Amino acid sequence: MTKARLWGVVPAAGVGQRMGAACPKQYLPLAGATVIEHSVQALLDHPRIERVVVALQANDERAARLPLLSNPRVLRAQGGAERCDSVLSALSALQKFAYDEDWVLVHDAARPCVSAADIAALVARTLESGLGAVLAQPVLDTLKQVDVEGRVTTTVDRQQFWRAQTPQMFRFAELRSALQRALAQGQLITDEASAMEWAGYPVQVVEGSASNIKITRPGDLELADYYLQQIAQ
Ligand SMILES: Nc1ccn([C@@H]2O[C@H](COP(=O)(O)OP(=O)(O)OP(=O)(O)O)[C@@H](O)[C@H]2O)c(=O)n1
Ligand SMILES: C[C@](O)(CO)[C@H](O)COP(=O)(O)O
Repeated sequence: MTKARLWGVVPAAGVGQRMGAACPKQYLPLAGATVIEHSVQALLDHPRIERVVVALQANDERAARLPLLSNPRVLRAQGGAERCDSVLSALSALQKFAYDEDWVLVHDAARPCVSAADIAALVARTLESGLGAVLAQPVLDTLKQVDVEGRVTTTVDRQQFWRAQTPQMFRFAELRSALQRALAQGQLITDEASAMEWAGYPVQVVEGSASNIKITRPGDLELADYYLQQIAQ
């Protein structure tokens, strides 16, 4: 039997509304590059990832100006209205290369600080177990459930809660089918794991680093700059 191969997908077609910047946040400058270049490069640096498909907005002129996105190992796909639509579009572009049993790592363009060690840990655990996995962080604060009026209804057991990060790694055909079916059924899909859970697959967490933040709001960029300096040392 041939060895399953690894592929990358980077959804990068968001508008960055919460960031409120003059351009989508993935094109903001960060530590000598742009946010998206750090995120794509992190996948390209993994020795087993063959190619990375980046889902972009239609006619994205900023992407056209980034040499990294013209790297022969980078493919482009047109993104969709929601993150999950962008991921599905990238998976469709992969179809002529990937076998059903291959693995795909989906990584937000907006998470530029993921470390090589975290990606290696995710890949190792997934390949060892044969089960899909996501990087995640255990919740460290006391967790409150709050009603619509802002009143605490209860304190929940934080040990049961983890914050999902990316990359998230699943088998190519299983992920594509789970996303297609979940969307057709009108499910709310905010990450790949939610489609896989809905489809009945086991999903495991691999503890990632707190530095793997998602650039979401103003202020996150300074923090990302700090983390990238720490990682580089
Ligand atoms: N239609 C979409 C929406 C989001 N994304 C990507 O999914 C990742 C995580 O999404 P998020 O942080 O929510 O990004 P935005 O949708 O751009 O942010 P906002 O919700 O503030 O507009 C980002 O890399 C973003 O570019 C995408 O590819 N296609
Ligand atoms: C995929 C994700 O990064 C996991 O935390 C997240 O779901 C991205 O999107 P969101 O729109 O900020 O929920």
